[in-house]
Amino acid sequence: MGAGLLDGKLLAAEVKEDLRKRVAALGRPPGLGTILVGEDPGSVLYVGGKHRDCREIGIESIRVDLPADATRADVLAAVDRLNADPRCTAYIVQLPLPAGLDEFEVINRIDPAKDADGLHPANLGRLVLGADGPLPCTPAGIVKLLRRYDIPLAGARVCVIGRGITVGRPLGLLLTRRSENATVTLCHTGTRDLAAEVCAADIVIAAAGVPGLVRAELVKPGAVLVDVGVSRGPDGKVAGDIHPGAAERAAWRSPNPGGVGPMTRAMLLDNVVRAAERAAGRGGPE
Ligand SMILES: Nc1nc(=O)c2c([nH]1)NC[C@@H]1CN(c3ccc(C(=O)N[C@@H](CCC(=O)O)C(=O)O)cc3)C=[N+]21
Repeated sequence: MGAGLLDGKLLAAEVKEDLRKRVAALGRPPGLGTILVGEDPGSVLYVGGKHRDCREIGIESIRVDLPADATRADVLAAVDRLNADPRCTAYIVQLPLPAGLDEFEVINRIDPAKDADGLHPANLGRLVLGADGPLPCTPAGIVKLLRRYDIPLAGARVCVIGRGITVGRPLGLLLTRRSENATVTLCHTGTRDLAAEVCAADIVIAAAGVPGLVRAELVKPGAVLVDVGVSRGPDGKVAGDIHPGAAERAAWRSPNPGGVGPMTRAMLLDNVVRAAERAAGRGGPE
């Protein structure tokens, strides 16, 4: 018996179809900006994918590529330009930035109303407070995926592995909202007994960036597995954080690729369309 698939690729296509209609209803097309510093092959690939997504749903895109040796002033100037550019509804600064650049300083400079990643401190503060605002894309995509497959969250024990600002930390905040009502254990490199935490979990969400970290024998039979890992093996293929053998014990699992990645991209588009709707004085759904 294998696990059912949490098909992120399929759900992302559904989300994009809905967004395409909302974009058409706006009259003026929204614009997504990206700032990429350097030539990390993974980042170049992801940014390219985001621009392709935009074309598919009628969003314009503004691409700013800076060399790996761009200075602090160069990057801040690019941020200031997109803040001021009326064609740019919302944008992202692709992370990680090259060593030596202060990510917090750069993110802090983004106009919070144009923050497509939901990572500006004002928007993370809104998330903590439970106020409306853009949500970090990967956590929002994971919750949407779990909801689409009716995975029970209320009262569930969720083990989140990783405390990064893009995934683990905000995911804990989302899943513990009253509307989700999960009980979250946020695990990290200082966790004394990760195996015990995984064993006890109804849902395991692995975002540590350590290939095969969640071993098959740790998984509770019938658990739900969500793999956020985007490491690459020597063959260039995605190597997830969850060992492939764990699929046998699970009730549901997200494929990787084809799970969390496409949902992350779909929720980025959702943040852009919502920002455009807000700017047009129209609230989005929910
Ligand atoms: N400011 C910022 N925002 C981000 O959202 C952000 C970032 N920086 N830095 C890097 C990570 C990584 N990330 C991915 C998005 C989509 C896929 C994706 O769509 N992957 C496909 C293809 C995988 C493949 O085969 O290469 C899949 O999972 O099916 C993967 C990874 C967004 N990130």
